[in-house]
Amino acid sequence: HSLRNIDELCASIVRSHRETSQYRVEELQALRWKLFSREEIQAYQSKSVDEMWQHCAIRLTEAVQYVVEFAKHIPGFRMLSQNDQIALLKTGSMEVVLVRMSRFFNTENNTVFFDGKFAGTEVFKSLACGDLITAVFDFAHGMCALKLTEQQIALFSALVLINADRPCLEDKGRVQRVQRSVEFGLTHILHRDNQESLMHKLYQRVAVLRSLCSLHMEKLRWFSQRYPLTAHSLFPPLYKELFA
Ligand SMILES: CCS(=O)(=O)c1ccc(CC(=O)Nc2nc(-c3ccccc3)c(C(=O)c3ccccc3CC(C)C)s2)cc1
Repeated sequence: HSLRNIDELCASIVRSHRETSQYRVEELQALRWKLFSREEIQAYQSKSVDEMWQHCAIRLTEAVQYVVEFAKHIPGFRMLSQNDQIALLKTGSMEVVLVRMSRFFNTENNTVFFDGKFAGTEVFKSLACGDLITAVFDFAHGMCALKLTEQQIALFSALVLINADRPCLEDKGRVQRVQRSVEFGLTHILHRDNQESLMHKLYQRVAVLRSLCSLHMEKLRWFSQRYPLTAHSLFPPLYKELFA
């Protein structure tokens, strides 16, 4: 890679992250202290399990759609076969959503952006999966502690997505080449920011992401068994395609 290449690669990934980020950091900074009232929290907590799951699945699917757009603009992603693109999105899109969401986590009052305001864990009580919720909040805390810049988040998100170790890839070699160029881009950005020490911390975050996403799948399996009608006919098709 000549430096020019790497700078172009980083610039296009950062641009794509910015254009597909759904909400801007400055936009949500202004909302950080917009919390749900007691009545609004009561309303969420009085939703049935399947109602709240459906509500969240719709929100999550919306966030995933922006990640699909992000992926399409990562140099090299579109050269992969359709099946490999789907395989990478199937396992990586939730991970990127979690990385993105952790930008809008308020560590001072332990709230996450949800439905236009900032919500504490109590808002998600009726999902009946407290361990998943706690794990998502803990992950977001861990990500905030790293104080990543938007550029670092953009390259890290691309690296989370382009992973040659994902199961059932047709052309692992090709994915490896794209993955290596993105790795090179992230190393370049961290070197430029004089923060090489972040690299191994980011790989530790990837391991937490893996376990978090398998917990999400486990809860979804539990939910689909208990509420087959909601899961099969009321969840967004993309959510079922990617996670079920
Ligand atoms: C991702 C792009 S973004 O611009 O950063 C953005 C864009 C849009 C938003 C608003 C938003 O949709 N927030 C959601 N919050 C949570 C949530 C929920 C429980 C704890 C913590 C956050 C959503 C979920 O549905 C979720 C997320 C992770 C794991 C599990 C679930 C619930 C399961 C049952 C589907 S959706 C936030 C941030």
